[in-house]
Amino acid sequence: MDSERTAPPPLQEQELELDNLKALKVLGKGAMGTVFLVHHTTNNSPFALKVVDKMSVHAKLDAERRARWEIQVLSTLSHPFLPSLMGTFESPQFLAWALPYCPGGDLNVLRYRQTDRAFSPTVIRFYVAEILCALHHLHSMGIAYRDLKPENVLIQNNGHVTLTDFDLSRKLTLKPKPLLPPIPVPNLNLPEPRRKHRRNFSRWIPLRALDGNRRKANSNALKKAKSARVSPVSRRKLSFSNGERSNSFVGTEEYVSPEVVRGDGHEFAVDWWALGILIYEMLYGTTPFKGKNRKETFRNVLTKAPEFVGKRTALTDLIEKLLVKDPTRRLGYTRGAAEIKEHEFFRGVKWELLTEVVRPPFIPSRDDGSAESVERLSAGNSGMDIRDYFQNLRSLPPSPSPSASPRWRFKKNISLTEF
Ligand SMILES: Nc1ncnc2c1ncn2[C@@H]1O[C@H](COP(=O)(O)OP(=O)(O)OP(=O)(O)O)[C@@H](O)[C@H]1O
Repeated sequence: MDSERTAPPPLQEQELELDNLKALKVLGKGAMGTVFLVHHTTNNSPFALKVVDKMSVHAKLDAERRARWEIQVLSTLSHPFLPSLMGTFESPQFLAWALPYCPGGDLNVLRYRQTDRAFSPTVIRFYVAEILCALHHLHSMGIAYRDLKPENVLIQNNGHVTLTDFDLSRKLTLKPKPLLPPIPVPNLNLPEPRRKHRRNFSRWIPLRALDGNRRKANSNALKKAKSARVSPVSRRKLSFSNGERSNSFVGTEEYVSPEVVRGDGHEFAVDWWALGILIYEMLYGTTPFKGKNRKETFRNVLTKAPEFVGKRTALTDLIEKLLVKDPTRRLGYTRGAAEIKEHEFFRGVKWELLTEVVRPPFIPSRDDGSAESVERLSAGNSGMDIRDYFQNLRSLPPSPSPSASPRWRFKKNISLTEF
C-alpha cells in the first residue's frame, strides 16, 4: 500500500487558510452533517470536509456533542482501513473536520453497479476481511463501532476500504470476562436457536450478560430518520459514563441487533451482528430482516431466522453464525475478531498482507479523485461558500447548485485546531 494512503499529509495551519479552500461538491449528507469535496487552491490536494451546522435543527439530535465525539475518536485512529483526521476548525456556527477523500464511493453504490446488485464470494471475502481488520482495531481500542452498514464503508483511491462515521461509536471499558460456573440461561424470549449453534453452548457466561436492563421499546422516542439507511435512532440520551456495556439505542434499523432492540445492554458483539447483516446484503442484495415498517423489522430481528438461497456454503455458515440472536452465542463474542478470522470462509487469507494487495476488486478511475481530475473539476467552478450553502438550506430548500454559489468566505479568525 502506498505511504500516501496510510499516512495522509497533515494539513498545516497556514495551508488551511479557509479563504484558500474551495468546496467543489457535496459528497454526501447524513443525519448529522454534510460532507464536501474540498480543494486547496495552492496545492490541489482534494480532501473531504465534514461540516456540522451547530445552529441547525439537527442540534436537536445532539449533533454537536456527537460531532465532538467523532473528532475525538478520529484523532486516535491509526490504521490503513480507518480514516485519519487531517484537521478541524470551529466557528460559532460550524464544527468541521477534514478527512482523506475516498473517491470510490461507498459499498452500497458499488453494489448497485454489480450484475444482480450483489457481490461474488471472492469480492465479499476481500472487503469483509478488510472491514474485519478495521473492527478488530477499533475493538482493541475499546471502541464499539455500532454503525456498520454499506454506506459507511468507503473505497479509497487504491481500492482498499475505510470505515467512516464514528458519531455513534462508543467507548466500552474492556473488562476481562470473569470465568463463572455455567449458569442456566434465563428465558430471554428468544426463538429456539438452530441446533448447530446450541451444540457448543457449554460456554462460561459472564454474569453481566444475563442481567441486562430490559427497557420497554419506546418507539415515540425514536427520532424519525430521513430514511431507514440514514438512521441514528436513539431511545434515550446517550450516556457517556464508562461502562462495560451500553444501553443506548443506536444504529440503522435493518442493522440493529436483537439485544439493542430489546434494550438489553450490548457489547462489541453488536458489530459482529451488523457484519452478518452486511455480508448477507452483499451476497443477496437485500438485508435479511427488513419488514414493511420498523415494528415488523424489529420483530423479524428478534424472531426470524435468516433465509438462504441455494446450497449452503462456508459463506452462508459464516453469516448464520454472526446472526445468532443471543450475543453470547454469536461468533466473535468470546475471542473477538480472531475467532471470526479463523472461520473456514477466510481460509487462505493472508491477513498481514491485505494492505499489500495491489489489485483490489474495484479501483476508482483516475477521473474519480486524482489531483488532475479535481483540478479539472475546479476549473470554471467557483466553488461553494459553506455558510451560504447552509443558509440557503434553511431558507430555500432544496440546496443550491454548486456552480451558482459564490466562493468561500470564511472569516480568517475562525479557530483552527490541528491534530
Ligand atoms: N472521506 C470521504 N470521502 C468521500 N465521501 C465521503 C467521505 N466521508 C463521507 N463521505 C460521504 O458522505 C456521506 C455522509 O457521511 P457520514 O456518514 O460521515 O455523515 P453522517 O451525517 O454522520 O451520516 P449518518 O446519517 O449515517 O450518521 C457518506 O455516506 C459518504 O457518501
